[in-house]
Amino acid sequence: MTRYILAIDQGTTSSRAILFDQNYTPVAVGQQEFRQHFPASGWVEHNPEEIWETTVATAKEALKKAGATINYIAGIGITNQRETTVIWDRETGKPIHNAIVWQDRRTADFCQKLKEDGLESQFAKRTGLLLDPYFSGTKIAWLLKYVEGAREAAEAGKLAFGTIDSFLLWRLTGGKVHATDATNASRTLLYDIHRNEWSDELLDILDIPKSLLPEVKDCAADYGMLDPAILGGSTKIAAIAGDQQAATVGQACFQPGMMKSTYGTGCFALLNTGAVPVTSNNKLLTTIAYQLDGKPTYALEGSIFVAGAAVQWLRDGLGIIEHAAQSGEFAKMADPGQRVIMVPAFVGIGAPYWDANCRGAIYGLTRAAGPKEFARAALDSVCFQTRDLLTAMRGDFTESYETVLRVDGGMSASEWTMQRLADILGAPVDRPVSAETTALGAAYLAGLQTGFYPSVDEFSKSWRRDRRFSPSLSAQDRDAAYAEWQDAVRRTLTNYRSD
Ligand SMILES: Nc1ncnc2c1ncn2[C@@H]1O[C@H](COP(=O)(O)OP(=O)(O)O)[C@@H](O)[C@H]1O
Ligand SMILES: O=P(O)(O)OC[C@H](O)CO
Repeated sequence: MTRYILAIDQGTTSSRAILFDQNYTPVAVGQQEFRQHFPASGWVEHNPEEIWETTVATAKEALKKAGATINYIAGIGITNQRETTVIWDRETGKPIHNAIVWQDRRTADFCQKLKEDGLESQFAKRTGLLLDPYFSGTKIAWLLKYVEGAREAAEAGKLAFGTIDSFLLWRLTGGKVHATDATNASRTLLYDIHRNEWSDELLDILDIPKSLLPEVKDCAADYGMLDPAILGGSTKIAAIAGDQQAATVGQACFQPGMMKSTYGTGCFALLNTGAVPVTSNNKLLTTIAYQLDGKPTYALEGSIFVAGAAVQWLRDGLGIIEHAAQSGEFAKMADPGQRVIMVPAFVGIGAPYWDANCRGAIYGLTRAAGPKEFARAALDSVCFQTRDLLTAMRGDFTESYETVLRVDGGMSASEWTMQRLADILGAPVDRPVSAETTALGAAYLAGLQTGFYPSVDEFSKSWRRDRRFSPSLSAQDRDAAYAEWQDAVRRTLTNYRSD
């Protein structure tokens, strides 16, 4: 019988399910978007029931498209939007509130207060993260404070917390397994990435009962069996990884110095730094890239909140393009004499600046600036932000390595943007043949666990380049363009400086 791995890729804007065959080829895809809720300025929520329903529906869709049943599935790998926080009732399985999404800024003041209390270094030392509303910890504290009865129920051990992977796992196993993997745990602001355990000290500071937390496992591990009531049969749930970490695996970045950057709604660049965590002096995150056989491999991560979202804004907010791909066509035709710079800090600005209250700005407007120059400025901003990250990475990780960026995500389809990226970085940009790197990473981990796929080394050899974009801009032009961006960011941060 043909056998597959089922990868569940639960993202920020859609749920996807993909069946991979023995050759790592995606043979069937199910995909459904779900609603984004914006109940107040800077707040972003998802309905966990919709996340669940779209996950199940897309798994059924993918099976149907492949003409398969669950009996064809050797194992399931889960990958997910990270940090997004759900708390549910252990008895009923019902969430006590909508999921608070990673982009949500409602805990900005709380984070500021913790910083003023001098606690940031304590969090950074243990978790490798910074005090920013992006991470789960302060979102959990918010739910316990503001959802009626939540604190008492949590103290009584009646509630469970999870990032989306844990919530899905709980549902997929019929409420039997409450677990997560080390990569998702490393995004909560509660997990000690050096000792590989939840930090009692940080739980105390945020006043979060430990009984809420899931068990932390390797990325490839025994996560229990699928409840037969869901897809009409059972199989092993064999892997979990946060989506950016799964993409790191899918891009086969297994050696220190290897780096990938995923361009979806936001952009997340991860540099493998090996078995020893590297502390950033440049406001990057130290995070777990993957954990196999109890051994974590660490990464430096740069997180940019707005990448493809800037293109969405051109399309849905300004209405100056009809579809995402048009942004590249416009950028190509933009007047080189116009120097429009966009700082797309729509939801604050992430690495390496980290200002939750900053908002976006556009500079250099003349009467001749129009849709084409706006499109170029939006795409340019993604390239400049990536250069910010790589500059910070070079400062933090000084071991010698060749800077080659492996790219993926929806925006990596844009030839103009990828060429511009290579030009602005002054380094090659490699786009793989496989466009499904995140799901592939989750599938590979599940296949590794179940024996469906071979070793890491064999998998690495299967990575294939679709195209290399080589830098073609002179160093002088590259640096001049980047200096304009740096100046624009400086002005924007000054305008909105919150402290
Ligand atoms: N050809 C393109 N040029 C520029 N941006 C693109 C292109 N195709 C898709 N995008 C952008 O990529 C994003 C979708 O990528 P995807 O990886 O599916 O994101 P996510 O997983 O965050 O939902 C959208 O924000 C879209 O605007
Ligand atoms: O769902 P994506 O692809 O936008 O990724 C979101 C990240 O995991 C947030 O940290």
